[in-house]
Amino acid sequence: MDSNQTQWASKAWHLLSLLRAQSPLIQCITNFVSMDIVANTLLSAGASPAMIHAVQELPDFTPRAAALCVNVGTLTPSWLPAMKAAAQICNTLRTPWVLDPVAASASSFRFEACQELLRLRPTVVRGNASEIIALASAEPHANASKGADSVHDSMDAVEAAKLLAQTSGAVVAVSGATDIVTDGNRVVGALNGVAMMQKITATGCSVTALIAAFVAVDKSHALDATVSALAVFGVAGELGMKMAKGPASLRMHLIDALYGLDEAALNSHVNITSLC
Ligand SMILES: Nc1ncnc2c1ncn2[C@@H]1O[C@H](COP(=O)(O)OP(=O)(O)O)[C@@H](O)[C@H]1O
Ligand SMILES: Cc1ncsc1CCOP(=O)(O)O
Ligand SMILES: [Mg+2]
Repeated sequence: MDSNQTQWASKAWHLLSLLRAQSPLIQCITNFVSMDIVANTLLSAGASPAMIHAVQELPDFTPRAAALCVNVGTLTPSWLPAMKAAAQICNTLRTPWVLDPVAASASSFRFEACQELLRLRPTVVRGNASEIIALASAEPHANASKGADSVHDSMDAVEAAKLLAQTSGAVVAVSGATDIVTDGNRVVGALNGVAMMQKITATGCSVTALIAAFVAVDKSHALDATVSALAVFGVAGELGMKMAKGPASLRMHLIDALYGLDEAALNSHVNITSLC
């Protein structure tokens, strides 16, 4: 293993250990499809999830969270004010918050909502390639995605991700066969994971929430925390796949593998490379 890989594996292990020790409270304003698997992903990694989205609760609750995850997957007009208010509280308190722009180009309403959220300066944006390409453009394109699923490879979105990072100020992550993470300058690729993860709904939502948990324990290094979270989730997918028979059992084994992940497994599986 080259020394760079050793350093990334050791960073990922350090952050996962911190997460397990600190068990940060992660507020999730997420879609109905994802609530269960997102909460279980966070719990198995060692974080403490809470799916709280009533606008009336935010002044009391959001200041207690170590990070916020906002996911527009089942967006309705009544949810958007809570997403924006929670993001604003986080900004005031310098609490990191992460945006998942599910199906960003599905409609003008959703695209505009994502743009409004982007203007509230998320710490990290994580989407699939089609979502990041859509967000980096000036307007939604009807053929830019197939709902929540990507029609592009992650490598097709490198330039869009860099542009989005530069214009939004966020670290931008594009998931796929190679997970790409950029701050607009550095570009890092995480090659962990298995293709079957795409066949489980809300694995993308889950890794976005895991990114929020990693950023919560390393606020000043959002890019490194994001790369580490993606690699850790991908390694859990690889280990889970050894026991899985299909998507349903992979869902279970991935969560078990994430819970049981140790330093030796990360040292031998983490596959991260600098792309520029
Ligand atoms: N072809 C692939 N090979 C390996 N891992 C993948 C592949 N496609 C997606 N993943 C992994 O699956 C998870 C969800 O990513 P993705 O399917 O791109 O998100 P979304 O569900 O938002 O479309 C990520 O952890 C990603 O690394
Ligand atoms: C299928 C679906 N429809 C609205 S939200 C959602 C879940 C999307 O999850 P992910 O982006 O992680 O695949
Ligand atoms: Mg998604």
